Amino acid sequence: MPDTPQTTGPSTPTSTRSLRLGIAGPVGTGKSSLIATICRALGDELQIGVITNDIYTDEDARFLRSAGVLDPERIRAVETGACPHTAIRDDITANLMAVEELEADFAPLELSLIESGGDNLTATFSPALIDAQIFVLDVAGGGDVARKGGPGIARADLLVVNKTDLAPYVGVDVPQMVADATEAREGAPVLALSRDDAESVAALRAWVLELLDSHVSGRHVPQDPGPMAPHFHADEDGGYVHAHDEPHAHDGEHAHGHDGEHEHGHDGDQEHVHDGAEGATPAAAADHVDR
Ligand SMILES: Nc1nc2c(ncn2[C@@H]2O[C@H](COP(=O)(O)OP(=O)(O)OP(=O)(O)O)[C@@H](O)[C@H]2O)c(=O)[nH]1
Repeated sequence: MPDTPQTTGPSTPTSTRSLRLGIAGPVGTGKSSLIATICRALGDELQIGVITNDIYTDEDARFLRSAGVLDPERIRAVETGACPHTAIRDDITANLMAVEELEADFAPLELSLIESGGDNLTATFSPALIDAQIFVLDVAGGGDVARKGGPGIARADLLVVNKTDLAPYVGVDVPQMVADATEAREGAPVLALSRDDAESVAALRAWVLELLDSHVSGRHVPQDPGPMAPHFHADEDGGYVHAHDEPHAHDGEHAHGHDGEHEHGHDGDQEHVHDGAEGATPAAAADHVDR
């Protein structure tokens, strides 16, 4: 009986792709602090990198670097120059380039945490940028916020009700807020968190590790919480309401939608397609402001 021939096919390419976890939520709810908490809880056992988004500064990146939770080189800032949702949903180019550079520089990176700038209840990440997302509320925003819904509250992979240590001071019933959130999410996970409460931090750590395990094993399927709800943009004429799932015009130059492929020109005579990660154009987020 002849020996079984050895197969000498092409070697398996080494993937440098990390689990990309987005953190979104209204201004000041504790997104940077939550990232610091994750880095403290997992930084010794996982290769972690962080991308922050601010409109005009690198404030959040500087906060995280000064917190000493990670090698400062592993914390990169994207200055969006525009509404935060623009850079995490509409034109993700700057963030995608930043996370790919981070993954290349620190390969093999296991976990990339991408923090959105503080926005409103309607902002969510594009699934072309991240694999999973956490939406962060805090008790100081009021116990009824969880009932207000929106794509992040309803369909993010995890909803965090943050700063529970402040609940007695702002008159919020945390179990009730968690119950309201769980109902709004039809049973999807809700975590009541305080960075000073070891038990809740352990639950956050376990959630991230379980997600990483299902990502590595190929069981995790990224979900899109859905496009932004119609919202208001102020301008010199008093502002207007628009939706991101309907075509609209910028300065009369072009019209496009935000929930899939679309074509538009940036100088009035060229057309190109945005179709997610591969097809995203280098049109700067700053040039892409909804007015
Ligand atoms: N009491 C308490 N305060 C917290 C907790 N987490 C964050 N904070 C405070 O909440 C404030 C806002 O926290 P950040 O982490 O900067 O919030 P953010 O969502 O990143 O803010 P933006 O990037 O400006 O939207 C800071 O003063 C934090 O110290 C917490 O668990 N308990």
